[in-house]
Amino acid sequence: MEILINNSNAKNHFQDTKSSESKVMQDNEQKFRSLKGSLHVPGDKSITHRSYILGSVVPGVVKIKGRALGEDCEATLECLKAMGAEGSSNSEDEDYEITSHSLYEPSEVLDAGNSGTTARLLLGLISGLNLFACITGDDSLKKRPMDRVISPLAKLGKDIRARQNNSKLPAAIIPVEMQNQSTTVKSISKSTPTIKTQVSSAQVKSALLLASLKTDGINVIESQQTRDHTERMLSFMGFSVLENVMQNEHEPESDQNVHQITLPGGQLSKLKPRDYVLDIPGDLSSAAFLITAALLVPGSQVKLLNCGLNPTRTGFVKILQQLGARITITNNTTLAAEPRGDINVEYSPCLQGFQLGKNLVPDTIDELPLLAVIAVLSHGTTKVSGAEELRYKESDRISAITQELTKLGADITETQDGFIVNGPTQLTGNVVDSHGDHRIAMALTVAALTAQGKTIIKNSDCINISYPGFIQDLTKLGAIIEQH
Ligand SMILES: O=C(O)C1=C[C@@H](OP(=O)(O)O)[C@@H](O)[C@H](O)C1
Ligand SMILES: C=C(OP(=O)(O)O)C(=O)O
Repeated sequence: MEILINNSNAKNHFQDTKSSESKVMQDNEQKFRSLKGSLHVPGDKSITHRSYILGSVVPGVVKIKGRALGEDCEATLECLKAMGAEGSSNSEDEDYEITSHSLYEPSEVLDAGNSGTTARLLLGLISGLNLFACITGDDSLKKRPMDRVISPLAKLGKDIRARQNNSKLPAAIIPVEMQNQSTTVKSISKSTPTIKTQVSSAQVKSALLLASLKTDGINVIESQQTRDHTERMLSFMGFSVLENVMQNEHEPESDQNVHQITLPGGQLSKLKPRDYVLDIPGDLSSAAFLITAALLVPGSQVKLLNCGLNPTRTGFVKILQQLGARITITNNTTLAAEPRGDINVEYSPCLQGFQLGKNLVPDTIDELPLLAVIAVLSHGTTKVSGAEELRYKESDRISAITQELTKLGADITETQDGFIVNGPTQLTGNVVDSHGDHRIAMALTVAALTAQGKTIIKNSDCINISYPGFIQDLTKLGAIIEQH
């Protein structure tokens, strides 16, 4: 599919004037179509994955309300169904009820599709259940690193064999009774094991927690806190999960603390059957595309209802608020252990460039391509560093966003661990490509809404991975977008 956005009549965002600033917004002269209105974005993808996974193992009935319907979460559900999970949806499809909870060895290879979260969390869960299974994925997922979960799981005694020296899918999970005594898997002692993660990744942390649900529990230590949806859902479902912030013993001088999560062992078998209602908030990472569009397209005013505001996910909003973006939050509340609220956004001209380093990367990881778009239209220099993780996503996102924004006229340079942008630049329409990556396709669509002339975004079916209604939602807010 191709997306076409035509702003042929729109005037330059940044007219040269003789004022001291030399480039000043001329709001009333623009003919870009402003975005107006309010809507619900789709349910949170990370929380939906976890609701299917934990819903498939805890006793009782798990009612999931407002789930994400994108292809990534469907991949998780299909894998779990292949292992015996049973459920049904309501007529709108957004609610789902899981009723069966004894997973068994799947008779087919499990296909995680394009979804890193599916593959990594299921490697953890299935090895913890001590079942044999093989997991594969699409061409993009088969290139992404799996050793980040396979190696720490091996320290817990889990035997997973994978292509390219145990680093790439397909992978096979070998239950204990099939393990050859000569393998390098450690036999671990009966006390609660402690694992320090080598990459700041919620997927790695979650794989370890899921692998430990039935066994002796675990202490996971991360040097930077990552999104904590698994911990919150476990607590909500009645597990005891302890969190502790500690000084980094290897760097006592550093003011960066480490984060420890303790899941005491043997809890799953003690849970009493119960009815759970998991009310899933809107996905802030999906909302971020609409937030960015409203900030950058002159005259826009948009309200996004019931968005997730988990503090481990709100880095994007906080940074923009600090830069003076007109974003306010109303109707704050917490349901099913996840904070949420309405996000009100107004067109915000004259944003300033910014510096973003490693400490802010976990909180903003999926929004960094969008921050590149914002930086292009902001005044001054922006530098994003410490973000090499972006190279291991559905595409190499540092390289993809740099290449494609350059085609639209941006002054953006790729660095080894991020990018440098000099702004502001009035973008000009061109033919760009998503690199098969949903977040790049959507970030380019938002950039195209601000570009003079005609932009075509090729290869954009991938939007269905996380936000199938994205173009429809932009259209509801007033954008004119063609799809071919
Ligand atoms: O745990 C999750 O649901 C996710 C964690 C992040 O990945 P990493 O764990 O690789 O940082 C994020 O980029 C991904 O979109 C979803
Ligand atoms: C990186 C992402 O997801 P995953 O790792 O689950 O493929 C994403 O949605 O941006």
